This record gives sequence, structure tokens and C-alpha cells, in this order.
Amino acid sequence: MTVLARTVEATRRYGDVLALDRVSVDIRAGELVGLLGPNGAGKSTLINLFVGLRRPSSGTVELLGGSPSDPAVRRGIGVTPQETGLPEVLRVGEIVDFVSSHFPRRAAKAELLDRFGLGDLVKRQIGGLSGGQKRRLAVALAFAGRPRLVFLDEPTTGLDVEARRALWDGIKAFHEDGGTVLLTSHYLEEIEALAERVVVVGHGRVLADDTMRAVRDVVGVRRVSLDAGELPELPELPGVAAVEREGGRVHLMTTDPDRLVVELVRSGAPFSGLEIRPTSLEEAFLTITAAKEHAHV
Ligand SMILES: Nc1ncnc2c1ncn2[C@@H]1O[C@H](COP(=O)(O)OP(=O)(O)OP(=O)(O)O)[C@@H](O)[C@H]1O
Repeated sequence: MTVLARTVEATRRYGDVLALDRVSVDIRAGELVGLLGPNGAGKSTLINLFVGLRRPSSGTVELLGGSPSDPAVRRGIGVTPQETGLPEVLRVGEIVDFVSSHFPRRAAKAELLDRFGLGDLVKRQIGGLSGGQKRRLAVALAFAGRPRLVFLDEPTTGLDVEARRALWDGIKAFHEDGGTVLLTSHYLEEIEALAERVVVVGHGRVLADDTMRAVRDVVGVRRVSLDAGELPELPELPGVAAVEREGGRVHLMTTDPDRLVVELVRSGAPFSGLEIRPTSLEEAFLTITAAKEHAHV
């Protein structure tokens, strides 16, 4: 499958800060990739390398078969950064025309605005839009030049559920037409709802890069919950990656729930209300991050 963007062993330092550490990632044509990681993991830095806003300290970055620093290459992509400032006095239709005019291929304005639920606002000044409408417009503008590849850095931050869904629909429609997307998000359900592939980053490193299902399966973390009654401490149990307490209820994260339950019964500790369930992506991701951190200590 054609690779549209690629980093090979890309490292980026800001002074003493190692924001990205030998990251190799391929974005292939037609993929919708979610980039997931905690604050400061290096997600924005990776996007900035791909779109030519930053250069790697070492390693290479390729974009659409060329260099991200080439403006002709960059015309093939669309970007919505984390923070956007749009001129307040321009009207919605005017800003779409302005942005589209920089590209050889332009999206149909009405269709673009409809896709992001902005169809009725074409004549509205940007200063008169709500925060959610502004954000949707900023994301819609990434699609104005009919790009092959779109980078969205936390596209739905600050949006309510309805606005978020309108935005998801716009992104999905682009992807269903064959478009390629790399998006970062703090909303894990967003990555789960949109992306087929997840790249998990932490401390500038790629911790996992696989299908959503595989990332879960590889981690394979299950949550074993039980009521431990009056017991102040549970006995030492094997394979527990993390423990959470909620009143009298204890949640144990483990990759081997069967063995844990056997050992729990063997220990003779009183418990009730046993429940085992798969973890959410967030829990899985926190567990991988914690495990890798542990491994590097
Ligand atoms: N311009 C800069 N100057 C100095 N340090 C920077 C700069 N940009 C980013 N960093 C640092 O690089 C690291 C990675 O930051 P980056 O913004 O890429 O993370 P992120 O995963 O996008 O975080 P967030 O989810 O908070 O947006 C952080 O430690 C950050 O403080």
C-alpha cells in the first residue's frame, strides 16, 4: 500500500527536552490513524514534523514522496493545529474561499460546510460563531484544498457531544471517499470510534502501533473487581499491574485473570461480587505506559 507519510528514526529535541526519540511511523493511503498519548508525549511534535513546521534533529521525514519543507508537497495535505486563530471580521464563506484559493484543487464550498454542519452559517462573521462552530470551521478548512492526507491535532477539544459527532461525521465522510487521516485526541472514545489503527506514544517513543483490536489484545489487560469487605489489604497476588480502590470495591488490572482468581481463592481472603471485564483503551494505554516506564527505570 502506498505510504503517504513516513518518519524513519526521527528524533526531535527542544534544548534539553527529548520530545521524540527515534520514531518510525508510516501513514498509508486510505488509513485513518489515531495518535494517542498523554500530555507531553510528543504527538504535536510528530504532526509538526510531518507537516513541515519543525525539522527533526536527526532521522528523516517524508511527505507524499517528497520533503515536508517543500511548499508544493504541502499543497497535498490539510492541517488543523491544536490552536487556531481565525480573523474575526471575515465571513465563513470568505475564509473558505481564501483558504481554498491557495490550492490547485478546491472542495465545493457548500458541500464542505454541510459536511461539518456549517451549511447555514456561510454569511456569518467568524467573530459571531460559537466556540464549537469556530472549531468545526477550523477543521473544515483542513479539507478545503481537497487534500490526500489530513492531520488533525485534537480536533474536537472543547466541543459538546453533538458538535463532536458532527465533526466525526465530516472526518468519516472524507475517509470513506478514500481520504487518509492522522488525528490525535485525548478523547479515547474518539480514537475508538474513528481510527482503525492506533499509534500509542509516551515520552517521545512509540509504545504500540497496531489495529485497535490488536493494541487491546496485545495489552490484554482485564479488570478484576471484587468487594474485599473489611479487609484493609489484599494478600500479595501474582501479575497485578495496577490496583484501584473505590470505597470497599477493589479493581485489579491483570493480563492473567484466571491465575489471579485461582490465587485469590487459594489465599483464603474473603471476597464477594467478583467481576472480570475487558479494560477500556484508556486503561490499556495507561498500563502500557506504566509498564514501559517501569522497564526503563
Ligand atoms: N517549542 C518547544 N520548546 C520547548 N519544548 C517543547 C516545545 N514544543 C514541545 N516541547 C516539549 O516537547 C515535549 C512533547 O510535546 P508535544 O507538544 O509534542 O506533546 P503532545 O503529546 O502533543 O502533548 P499535548 O497532548 O499536551 O498536546 C513536551 O515535553 C513539551 O514540553
